[in-house]
Amino acid sequence: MSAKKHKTANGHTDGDALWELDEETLNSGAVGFTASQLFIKNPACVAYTYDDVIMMPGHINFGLNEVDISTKLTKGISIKLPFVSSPMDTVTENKMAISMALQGGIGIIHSNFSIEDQAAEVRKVKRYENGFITDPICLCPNSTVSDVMELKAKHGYSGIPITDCGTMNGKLVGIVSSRDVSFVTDRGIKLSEIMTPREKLSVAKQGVSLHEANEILKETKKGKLPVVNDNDELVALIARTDLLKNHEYPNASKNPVSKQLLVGAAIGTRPEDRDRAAALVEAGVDVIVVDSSQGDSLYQIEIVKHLKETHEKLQVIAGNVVTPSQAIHLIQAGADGLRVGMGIGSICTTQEVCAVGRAQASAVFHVAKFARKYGVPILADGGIKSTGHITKALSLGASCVMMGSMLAGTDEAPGEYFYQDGVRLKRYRGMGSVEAMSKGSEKRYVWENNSAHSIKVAQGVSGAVQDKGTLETYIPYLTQGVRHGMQDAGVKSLEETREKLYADKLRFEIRSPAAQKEGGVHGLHSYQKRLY
Ligand SMILES: NC(=O)C1=CN([C@@H]2O[C@H](COP(=O)(O)OP(=O)(O)OC[C@H]3O[C@@H](n4cnc5c(N)ncnc54)[C@H](O)[C@@H]3O)[C@@H](O)[C@H]2O)C=CC1
Ligand SMILES: O=c1[nH]c(=O)c2[nH+]cn([C@@H]3O[C@H](COP(=O)(O)O)[C@@H](O)[C@H]3O)c2[nH]1
Ligand SMILES: [K+]
Repeated sequence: MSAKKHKTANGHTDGDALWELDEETLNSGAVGFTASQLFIKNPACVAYTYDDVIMMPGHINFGLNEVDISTKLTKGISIKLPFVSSPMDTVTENKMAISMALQGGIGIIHSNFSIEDQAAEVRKVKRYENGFITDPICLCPNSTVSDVMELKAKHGYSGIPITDCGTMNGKLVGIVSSRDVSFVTDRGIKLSEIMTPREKLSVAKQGVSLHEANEILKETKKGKLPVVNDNDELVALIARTDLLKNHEYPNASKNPVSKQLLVGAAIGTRPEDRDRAAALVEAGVDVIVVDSSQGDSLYQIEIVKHLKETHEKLQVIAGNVVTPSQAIHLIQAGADGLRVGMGIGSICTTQEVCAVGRAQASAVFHVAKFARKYGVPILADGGIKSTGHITKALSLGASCVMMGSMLAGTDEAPGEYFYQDGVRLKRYRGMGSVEAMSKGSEKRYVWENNSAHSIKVAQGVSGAVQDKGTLETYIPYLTQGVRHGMQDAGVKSLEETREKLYADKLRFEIRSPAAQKEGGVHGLHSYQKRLY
């Protein structure tokens, strides 16, 4: 049945067509411009970043909860949330990586570690099981009450497993609880004299489910339940307090076969990084990020090829790149994903020091459009300051965003909080800052030993970011913020976003400097900005 159509007096076509925008309106700029108009037909040769660009609203015919932001990190890895934490030594170690993966994103462990230590971080993520403490602090029978008091003061723990060698994986010989030590006046007394010995302990066997463990704890009314293997060696500990606050993580990023959390790790492009990669693969890493500011180098092409030839199941993210001319070499070498961004991070001084880089919205749009032809997802790395920036990156073709400063102030980031002028802060530094280089990345910036060339040229700074609390609330805030943005733009999923982007159905505009000011908070004497 065809709709009845005839021309009305004012020139409109009656029927369905009346309710569609005519070509003239569409092409006039009245509904904004296509991404190609902004970035490709670009007579002024200007590059743009997130704040320059604003999205036009779309039509909402779905609820917020229907917005699906699941995505691809690489050709072979899908995750529920498009959030990745940066491989930086003030951002991603095992705690951050565990929390990111539990919530549906992924963390990339930095490489400012010895090979062994970086592999150990990967193992900690892989061994993690929700509700199980897989690296409990232990003591040995010869340790003293004073050792327990020290641990309690430092970590707040009271129930400490005692193993024959004083570490996890040793034979379980007892447990010391706060009640065992609280009335002991002689702090030199050995724990073997006061601990509850193995014969009197209720334990669970390796493989126990959380539900079963919970039942045992209820029955025994104890605070801690050791988990042992067939040789009676301690393999985990379950704490009643953890069970009480136990969360479900339906979005967790897991390896579909092993059911372990997904984790990535960074390596460099030096010859020794091949050994590092081998150790990381041995530890179970799912994806390796080849970490360099300018990824289009022979060094990187060779290591990407090597990784893809040597480790069959490994996914490799190469970069960083900001142009298709760089991207093509890495895609050809076998990259499963590309990291985009040069000199645009909050702590980056690369554009200032090296005069090379690109504004991030332009970089993301161009590389994503090109890489899509090869089915290679891209990761918009750096320069993200708000949920709006995330939505813009995803709307310009990125599959995920990588964040440093956004996550460095959370509880899960490495380092302790400190106060400055009454504000609670955490340290955050560039991996090319003098401070980070002197910890480990130094050899990247020193050309020759003992020569006049051996001068370090920093490409990053060291600073601090404000306390953000725990990722347990911050990631849901980011998720919901992005969902709102996508709903306002009238898109229901990230794949639909990209389809509309390339079909010229997503519309944008460039904001003048005054418009950018207008888009922020203005004209107030004072205000408080609470995020959620
Ligand atoms: N995304 C960005 O804009 C930037 C990021 N960073 C971060 O700082 C850290 C260091 O980055 P980069 O300075 O790019 O490190 P890099 O290790 O890639 O490069 C440092 C220097 O070592 C050289 N080099 C690398 N592999 C080599 C090999 N096999 N043989 C001889 N020379 C070799 C490079 O050409 C370069 O001159 C990384 O974590 C990176 O993510 C640093 C600057 C900018
Ligand atoms: O020019 C740079 N010098 C550095 O020292 C440096 N360290 C990290 N990075 C890059 O910045 C990203 C994080 O940026 P954001 O804090 O803006 O999220 C990271 O993900 C990196 O891509 C650096 N860039
Ligand atoms: K910068």
